[in-house]
Amino acid sequence: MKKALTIAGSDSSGGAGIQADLKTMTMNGVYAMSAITALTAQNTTGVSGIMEVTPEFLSLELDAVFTDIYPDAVKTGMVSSSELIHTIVNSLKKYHAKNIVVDPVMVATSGAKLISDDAIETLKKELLPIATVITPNIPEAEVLSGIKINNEEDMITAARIIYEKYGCNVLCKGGHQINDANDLLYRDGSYIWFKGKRINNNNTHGTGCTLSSAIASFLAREESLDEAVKHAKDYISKALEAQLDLGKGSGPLAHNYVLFEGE
Ligand SMILES: Nc1ncnc2c1ncn2[C@@H]1O[C@H](COP(=O)(O)OP(=O)(O)OP(=O)(O)O)[C@@H](O)[C@H]1O
Ligand SMILES: Cc1ncc(CO)c(N)n1
Repeated sequence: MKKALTIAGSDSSGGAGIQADLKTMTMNGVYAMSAITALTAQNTTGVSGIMEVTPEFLSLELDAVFTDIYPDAVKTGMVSSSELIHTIVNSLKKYHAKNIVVDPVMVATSGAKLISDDAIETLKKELLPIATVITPNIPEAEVLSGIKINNEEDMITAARIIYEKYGCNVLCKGGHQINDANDLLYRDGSYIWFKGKRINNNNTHGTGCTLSSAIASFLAREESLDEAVKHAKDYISKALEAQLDLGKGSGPLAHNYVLFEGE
């Protein structure tokens, strides 16, 4: 069986972060492992606390994983400080990690800030250049490219700027756009659209985490980047279509939608 690792924060409500990643990887046929960067006290209405692990502890977690069950793909999610990003980059280089999917998490669906300003600089300088693909949403792509995104043309321009500046492939997600949920993949100097119908569901807690770990799962299974993105988009669409409705705010996705009968 292929193996995948998520390096991310824990979400006590189970909808985003590590918990979303483990569910997604398991549902998509890979063995899932985790290195936790922080605990969050969080539910569908917001984040009430964050407790980071120390860089030394994160380094031990990564050593433990890489020296025993070597992952075929790695996904990174919430990493809130520069020190933790340094630690991750050092370990990924030391162990020659492959198929690195970086979700540049900045703000939770509920609005909470999940990264410090200096960490955004470290992310740009150190983590993006070693990524196979990065998966910004529109606000994140605006921060990384330095341009305002108002339409699909702007998505292409922003993705190209990021690709040229940091040397990584870019999947710019359209989930925050007004129109259809179309995602743009800028890779190897050209682009391709992954078109999706906007599903009428406000329960989108963890959509970004889910998409990036699904891509990591399919890359671990030796699919090409285009195939992996296509299959990840199919997965997120089905999970949204199941219309699970939990909690008082923006609720989590139905990963086991095959079993879910709408109760
Ligand atoms: N209402 C929707 N209908 C269909 N697809 C959607 C919808 N909302 C989001 N998506 C899809 O979900 C994926 C994640 O996109 P999104 O832009 O929501 O990520 P994100 O903002 O990083 O997520 P998060 O809210 O977890 O931070 C993309 O493939 C996007 O197109
Ligand atoms: C732990 C964690 N990671 C990522 C996100 C982004 O959705 C979140 N809300 N919580």
